Amino acid sequence: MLDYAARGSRALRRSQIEEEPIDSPGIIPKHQKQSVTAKLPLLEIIQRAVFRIQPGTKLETVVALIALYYACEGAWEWSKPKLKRLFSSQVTISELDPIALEVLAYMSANVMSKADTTNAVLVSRSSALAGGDSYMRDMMFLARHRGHAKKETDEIQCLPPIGTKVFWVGFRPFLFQRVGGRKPGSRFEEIESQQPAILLTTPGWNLKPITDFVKTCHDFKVKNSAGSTTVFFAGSGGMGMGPPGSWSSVTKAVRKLDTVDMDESVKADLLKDAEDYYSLDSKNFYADCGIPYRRGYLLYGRPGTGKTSFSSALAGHLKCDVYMINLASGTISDGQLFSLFLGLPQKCVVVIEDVDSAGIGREDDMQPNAQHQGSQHPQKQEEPKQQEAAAAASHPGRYGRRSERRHANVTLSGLLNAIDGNASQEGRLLIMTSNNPDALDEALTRPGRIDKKVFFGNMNEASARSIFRRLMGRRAIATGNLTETEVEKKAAAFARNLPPDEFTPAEVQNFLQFCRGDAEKAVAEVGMWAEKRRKETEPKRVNGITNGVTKKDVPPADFSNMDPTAMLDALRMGPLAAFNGINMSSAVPTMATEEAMSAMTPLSDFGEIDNE
Ligand SMILES: Nc1ncnc2c1ncn2[C@@H]1O[C@H](COP(=O)(O)OP(=O)(O)OP(=O)(O)O)[C@@H](O)[C@H]1O
Repeated sequence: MLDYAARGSRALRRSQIEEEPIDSPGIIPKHQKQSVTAKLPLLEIIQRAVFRIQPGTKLETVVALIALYYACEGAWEWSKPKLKRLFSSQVTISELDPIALEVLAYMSANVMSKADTTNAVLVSRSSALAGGDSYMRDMMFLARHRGHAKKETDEIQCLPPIGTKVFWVGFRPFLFQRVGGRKPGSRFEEIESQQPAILLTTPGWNLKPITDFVKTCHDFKVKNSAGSTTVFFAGSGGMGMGPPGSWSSVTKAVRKLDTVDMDESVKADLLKDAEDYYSLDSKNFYADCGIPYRRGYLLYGRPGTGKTSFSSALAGHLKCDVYMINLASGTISDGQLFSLFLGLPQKCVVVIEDVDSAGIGREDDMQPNAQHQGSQHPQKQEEPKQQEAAAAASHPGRYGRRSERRHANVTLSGLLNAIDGNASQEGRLLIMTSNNPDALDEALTRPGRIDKKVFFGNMNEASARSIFRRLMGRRAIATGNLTETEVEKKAAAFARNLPPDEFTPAEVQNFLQFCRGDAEKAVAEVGMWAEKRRKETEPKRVNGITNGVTKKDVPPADFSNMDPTAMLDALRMGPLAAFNGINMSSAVPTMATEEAMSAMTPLSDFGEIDNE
């Protein structure tokens, strides 16, 4: 290739020499003809160009200038990072950190949407959803929410690419870099690749401009996501989830509190308590009294009574994000739980779901990690399992499917340390949900950790009317099928036909969805449905505190012959255990049992506890 070029160049030179007089400008003097330029045509072209500009310039000068250029370039490359370090400030934000989402949302809306953008990641809504990429899903949500994408069909979104981007905020330049991330072409090797992160750099000697920028991003997100909540899930390493110990997120429309049917006075009390907790007065009060600024609620009741729904509606009402942790997955260790809590923002709602089913008991009798760590006493490893099986056989009410003890990686002390250890973040509102509150360790629910215990019960008449209005009435009124008065009448009829305090809101919601907006059908068929549903769940009611069983429903049994010590043991296991298969009304209590009974929490306080 070079050879051809050199030959071509020589031919050109010969023809020029023949045509032009010797002294004309731009012609190389004869003594230089066979020089190095004959071998390096590029050099010759440069030399000719220089001759035209400055006749008489020597080749050595040209070569020296080129060498100087390369030397300077090398020196610049070498000193660039040092100068950058010396004259600029930089922060690194892991993309797994919730702040990253806010920065990316700002970038996507304010920087990438500008006309001069030449490099971006384009993503369609369907690929974002299919890929389980929470960041992309969130961006799509924000775009639609802000009206950038007006229709559901407007599915393309511009996101900052992996790489660098310079942008200005006011008169200050920022360098935005996205590094790391998933290996190209791979969807499943994310964990193996470098952890994705955002680098923000700006000229100056302090971090304030960057922290101000991050705050701007936060405010931007809060302003634009009014009407939406970001739900963070503690990663379990599963598909679409982040690695254990990290948060994955999805932005959802806020669930309104009036869509959660529960006792209105209880709801109002919880709202007032949560609002008071986040007031400035209360913050100062906690600080003045030296009380750790934390608050906790225990929401208990059967599955499908609205504990989780209420928690996220409450977060939306308080205008903060919700962080969900499911310990029962068994993939989160003590250390990971601790770092999850460390990464929480100051104001947020943290929900630990089904805390009783996480297999966390008193450490002396549970030893949840013994099996994982390879205990030196094999016979002891079997003990918890045997105890569990025996307990399950004798106390079906406590150990139903939902309450099944799994082998969590988190220990009780690990959990306590995470939620209120010295290093734990202050300002969060912790909500634990449970289907089986009496299985919880006292240490977990003591005042200071849990400040309110709230029972979520089955549908009563008022909530039946409310759910009917919401799921059937609104649509019927909107389509003109029914008037408001007619809806009220039908809601009352529906509530009359639905047996009170027997079915969960989730069950009733399911029935109403099945009616597909046909209010007549819902009113007419709810009685039959209840009967059928009762039969389906009947087998689970035998001998226990199960679905829909209230104190009066428990079949009579005689325990006059029961050993008082056994009765006390049963009580120690938890108040509900003592009711298994025993009707207190037909009992003839001895002194010991009478004393024990008076110490028991009335069953009505617990309502119906699930044993699905
Ligand atoms: N009180 C309620 N008001 C309105 N909807 C409810 C209520 N309870 C349950 N639902 C509906 O039932 C479904 C399940 O509710 P949710 O997950 O909040 O129940 P949960 O008590 O948290 O159950 P689990 O113990 O299984 O987590 C949701 O679709 C929700 O809309």
